[in-house]
Amino acid sequence: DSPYGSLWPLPQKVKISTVVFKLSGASFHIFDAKESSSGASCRLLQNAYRRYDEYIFTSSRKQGQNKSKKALASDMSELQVWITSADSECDSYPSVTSDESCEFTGMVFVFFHFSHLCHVNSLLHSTRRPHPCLNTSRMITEVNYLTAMAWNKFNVFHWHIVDDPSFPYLSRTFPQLSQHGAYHPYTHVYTPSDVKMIIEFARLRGIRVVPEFDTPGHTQSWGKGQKDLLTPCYSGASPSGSFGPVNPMLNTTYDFMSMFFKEVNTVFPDAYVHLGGDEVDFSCWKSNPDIQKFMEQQGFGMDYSKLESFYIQRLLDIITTTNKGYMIWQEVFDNGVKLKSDTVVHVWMGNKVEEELQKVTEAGFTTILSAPWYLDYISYGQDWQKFYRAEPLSFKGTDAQKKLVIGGEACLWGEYVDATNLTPRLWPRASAVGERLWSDRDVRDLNDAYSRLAKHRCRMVQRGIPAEPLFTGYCAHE
Ligand SMILES: CC(=O)N[C@H]1NC[C@H](CO)[C@H](O)[C@@H]1O
Repeated sequence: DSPYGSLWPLPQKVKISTVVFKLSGASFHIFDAKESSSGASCRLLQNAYRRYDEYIFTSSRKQGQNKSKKALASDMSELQVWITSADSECDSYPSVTSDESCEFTGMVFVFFHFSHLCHVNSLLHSTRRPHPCLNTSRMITEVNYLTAMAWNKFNVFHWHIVDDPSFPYLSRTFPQLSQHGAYHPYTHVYTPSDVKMIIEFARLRGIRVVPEFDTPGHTQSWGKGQKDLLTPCYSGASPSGSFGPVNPMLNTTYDFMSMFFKEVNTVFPDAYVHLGGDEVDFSCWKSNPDIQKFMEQQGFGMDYSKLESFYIQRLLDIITTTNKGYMIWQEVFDNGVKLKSDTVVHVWMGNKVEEELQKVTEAGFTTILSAPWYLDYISYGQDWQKFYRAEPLSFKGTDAQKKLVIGGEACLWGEYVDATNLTPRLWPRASAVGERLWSDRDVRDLNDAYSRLAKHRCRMVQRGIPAEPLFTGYCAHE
């Protein structure tokens, strides 16, 4: 058993005391300390108090206890929240510079007979910035993953919202994209109000929503609703009827992208947008006679990565006019595209990861690491330990280079995932990534982690998130 009980992720500093108070739902409540810089008008905080009151007392209230019983003198009756940071972000959005550190002295333990004991501990949490990516083009799903993300201290939802199989994003400017590109034009789309709801649901939990509209590859579904956007592939001298990446030689392509990303800029408040740029297959471009002529005119010879860079470069120029920062998958950097200095390079490929981190940070770019944390790759056994053991900063580099790795991201791609298996496939495996990225680098004892994670997983199950088991055993609340 771990001395830290079910704490997950492990805070930077923990002191468990033997002093224990009893909580009773009858009298206990969470409220703002009078010195706090945020109070009753801060919806974000009041919303959190209500949520945590539910988490703490729901299980016992279901047993019909608490509210009726009168409070005893020994009960702890209040938890005061004292916000010290001047910018409480009550009505704004979390950002890459948000201060997420916190220090508190209270941990509620729910015992099986549903009384509540509160250990007076001091915990100091500060983040090493985890954030998970989810790909919804291949699946449509509800938002309880955002709830579970907050419990695991994930602070960014990277929403890979469209891809080859479907275009569920309902664009006001180009409604035909989902009309023709979604699996179904009204049961399998994210309407503007769905998107707004997801962004607000995430904001209230301190989670940023970074959308990804991946081009020029992974765009088959775009072509269903937008004529001439994709490159027609040829077999011999005539079009084959199939299409490839976005057509980089037409001005209409950039007119479209400019209008589309202007809309994206207004719909998604985050300072960053992810532009993709991964896995561009050149074969279609090579087969098209107009593209071949264009390559000659541009002096690209037979190097199609130059054509990809030409496209990405013009796309980045478009995004720069929307004053958003951008993230791109590592191939864009590997292909030598000229990037703005604040570009975030997203390292995902499984080979030579440390070499890639070394190169990207040496070039001075901030970096997000996903390569060790592709949760869509499943295997028999406790693979959470593999995710837990990965250390993002073990590559060769100066301290300045290490600081450029601003975070990591667990990815769950949707080829074999939909609403039926998203949650158990995501949790608690992603929780292992959460602790790796949140806790100190030397928090690595697998036995201690197992003991805490098994309990943390049961807490998620008890709160209604069907997180899969780590190994044999059962949850105390069952
Ligand atoms: C950046 C990236 O990961 N691109 C592709 N790579 C393989 C993934 C499945 O593991 C997905 O197919 C994804 O679209």
